[in-house]
Amino acid sequence: MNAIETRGLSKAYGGRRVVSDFDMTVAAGDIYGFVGKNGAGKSTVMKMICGVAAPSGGEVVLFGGALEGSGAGSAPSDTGVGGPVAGSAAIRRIGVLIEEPGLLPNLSAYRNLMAKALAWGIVDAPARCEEVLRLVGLQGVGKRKVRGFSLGMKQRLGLALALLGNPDVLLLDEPFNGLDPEATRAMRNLIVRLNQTLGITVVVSSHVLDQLDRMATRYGVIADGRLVRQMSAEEMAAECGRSLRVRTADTARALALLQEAFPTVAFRAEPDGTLVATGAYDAEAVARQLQEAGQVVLEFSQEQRDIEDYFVELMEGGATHV
Ligand SMILES: Nc1ncnc2c1ncn2[C@@H]1O[C@H](COP(=O)(O)OP(=O)(O)OP(=O)(O)O)[C@@H](O)[C@H]1O
Repeated sequence: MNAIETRGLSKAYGGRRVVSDFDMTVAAGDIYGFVGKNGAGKSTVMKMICGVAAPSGGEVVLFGGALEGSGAGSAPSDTGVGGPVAGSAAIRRIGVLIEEPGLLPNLSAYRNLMAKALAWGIVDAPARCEEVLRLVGLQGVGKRKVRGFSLGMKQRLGLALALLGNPDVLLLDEPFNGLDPEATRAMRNLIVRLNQTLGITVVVSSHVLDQLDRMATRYGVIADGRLVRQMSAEEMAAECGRSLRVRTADTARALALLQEAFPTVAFRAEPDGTLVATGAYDAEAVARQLQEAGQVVLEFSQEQRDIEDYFVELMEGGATHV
């Protein structure tokens, strides 16, 4: 089942469109890396998904049920966990860390959590607060006032707040912002653990692409409010993960030979006669094939394409091929 679908979602502020025809699909269990330049519209999309901002058009479908007030789609009734869930029932299944988590600096971490838990009417609030502190690794500092917390600790407390309602989905907007490498790694490990042990679906926007690369199972790329590309981690790896460069004495012959031997692999010839293979190729098999055909190999190397270059190209290219 899809945890989140947006259908033709759009948003305008004062007549200016900032999100247009946005069709995003997040499957249950995904860690969805949401990538885009500053001002591309990531936060706005996330705010519409969690109901903080009202769409100007289109709809948000959570767990198969349309979100109330998010377009013309009919709202099926709440059939419980696993079934379609509409409106406010679906919203309650989403935990959000967007912008500042609104922490009260003079209260302890535990008191901050309790204030929210009581306001939201969470059952057995003290136990739940202890549990989420444990989940984010702050159990030892629950009694300390938040004003003495590092940024990394504050972000983890923000995540604990998002987890209070026991959500199925977490929306995390730039959770690594301002964190040093160690805190970044701790936050990344925490997100992966929440996904793998509790099965929480995560949408995470970030400029820190190498962090996304280590955890995302799926990607969405947004440019100027439009979804320019959505792909699985495997597709991304195939496109930018690595490429094979081969130069032989007879480019045309080698190209024909390899295209025939490996019909599923994309080979192209560069102007200098180098053949480049991308996607799911087997370098050893390619080398063997050339050798068996008696081709004189002048160069044979593999390259790793930089993930940042790849995403920058997508964000700037703007070609829509979802
Ligand atoms: N409340 C608002 N009123 C008017 N314009 C807004 C409002 N919120 C966002 N915008 C505009 O909408 C566009 C998208 O903003 P948004 O914050 O969604 O981008 P973003 O991709 O999250 O950027 P960043 O990475 O900088 O957080 C921007 O041009 C922004 O100025």
